[in-house]
Amino acid sequence: MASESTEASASLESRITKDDAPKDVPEVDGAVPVGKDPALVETEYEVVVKLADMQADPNNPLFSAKEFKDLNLRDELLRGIQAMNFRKPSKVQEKALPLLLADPPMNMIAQSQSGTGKTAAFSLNILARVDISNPRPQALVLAPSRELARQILGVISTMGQFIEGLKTMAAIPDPTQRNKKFDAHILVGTPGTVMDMIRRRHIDVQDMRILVLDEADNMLDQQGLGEQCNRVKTLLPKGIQTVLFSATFPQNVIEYAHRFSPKANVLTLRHDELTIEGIKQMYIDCEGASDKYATLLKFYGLLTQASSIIFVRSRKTANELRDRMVADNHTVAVLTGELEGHQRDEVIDSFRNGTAKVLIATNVIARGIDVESVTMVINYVCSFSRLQACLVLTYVLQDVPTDQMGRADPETYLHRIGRTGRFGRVGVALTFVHDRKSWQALKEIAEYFKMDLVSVDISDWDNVEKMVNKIVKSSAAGKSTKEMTSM
Ligand SMILES: Nc1ncnc2c1ncn2[C@@H]1O[C@H](COP(=O)(O)OP(=O)(O)OP(=O)(O)O)[C@@H](O)[C@H]1O
Repeated sequence: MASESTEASASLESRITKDDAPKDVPEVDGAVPVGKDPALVETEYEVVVKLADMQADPNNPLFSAKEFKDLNLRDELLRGIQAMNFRKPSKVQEKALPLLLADPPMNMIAQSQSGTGKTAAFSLNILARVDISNPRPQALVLAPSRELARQILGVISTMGQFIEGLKTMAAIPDPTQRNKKFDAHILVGTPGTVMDMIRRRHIDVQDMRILVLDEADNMLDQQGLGEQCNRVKTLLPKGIQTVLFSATFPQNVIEYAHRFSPKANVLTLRHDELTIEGIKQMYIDCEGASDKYATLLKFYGLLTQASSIIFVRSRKTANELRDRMVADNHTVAVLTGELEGHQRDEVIDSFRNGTAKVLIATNVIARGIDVESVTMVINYVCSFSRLQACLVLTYVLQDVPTDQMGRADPETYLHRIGRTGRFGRVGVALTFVHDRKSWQALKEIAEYFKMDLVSVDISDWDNVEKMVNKIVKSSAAGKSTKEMTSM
């Protein structure tokens, strides 16, 4: 990830291989053994740590934290971690936390696969540093969508639930609260609203000490968002700790990331280490429009057994697909940027609590959204009006994601499929291809990540059902073992 020309990459580099993680990643068609915490199911991969400080000693025990208690965290925070059933740090937490928590604070640019606990890593750093006796905002997290901002706020509030007097607030578009003052220690928001609130002096920034960009590559890469993030940063005190996290940092963003977060410690992964082994990636070769839609409908029964997302390219497509599925007597929810904020909140909340089982969504929630029950991602391309969708059943279905120029978009693919297979759980990503172009795009994505794609033979539907049922069972077993650990 790091550019060789950057200050950080010129610094000490050490390769750390995790050799103590269990190697027995369950086959996707096998249940997670009872009594085994899915949180321990980790694939083997290398995290490259590049330290900005040449003097830092990678042999120092604090360089890597095997236990949360090694981090000298306040007691209330350890209780919060325990209440969340986090037994030990994930690999990114193990590597990032000692560096994040070091004094004086240092910047960080960190990459880790989807669903590996990046949110908890930056949240812990914030909660460890916040001074409760000072009522002014001290930490700001920016996220690309209101859904993700609300989710992060939930993680921070839960983790900090035992810290007496802690106040957290969301700074997301809300027309009913335009004159609200943001009197909280920690703020989580979207860049436009935060910028507006700082300018209108509703957010007091003078004691702000930490700025986090989640999904940082996305935030810095998109013209509007990137400018807003930059402006927000210029409105904050100089020299604050700047932390950038994402599963992806394409080369074109990395230099900008280093300018945004200078002298950062850097955690990176190679392309071929980015996909999660627990997510079985498959594709369906469809013959034409009616075949695709019929196949999608066939999956509907399976999708409703848990929770599923169908990712589509545009709002128009989302609405068309919903209308068509509703006309065929199927219940689906839709989440796109055209909804009002409160409507978006209602839809995502009903998906989270399981009331809505099948969600059709645009890329607005392709990143970061963490819903435990998502087991399968389906990338679905339908040529009726070029319908492109991605279903999730505790699944994700999607089209083959392409950028605005029609080129394969590996980052979006990775983030979409990452809505399933969270934290060592198993999941399936199913992509529908329908023509040469979509096939070519999927092939390019597979080559980029050096991954194998498996074809699903839907002529043998019994087999498909059997496979999916096994996945659902595995996921359910994972969930119950996690619950068992809290008893
Ligand atoms: N140490 C831990 N032990 C057990 N579960 C954990 C731990 N850390 C995080 N989790 C859980 O793992 C799931 C995924 O975490 P999180 O959402 O932080 O992933 P992420 O890396 O930010 O993913 P994405 O790249 O999709 O944004 C969450 O449900 C979270 O509660």
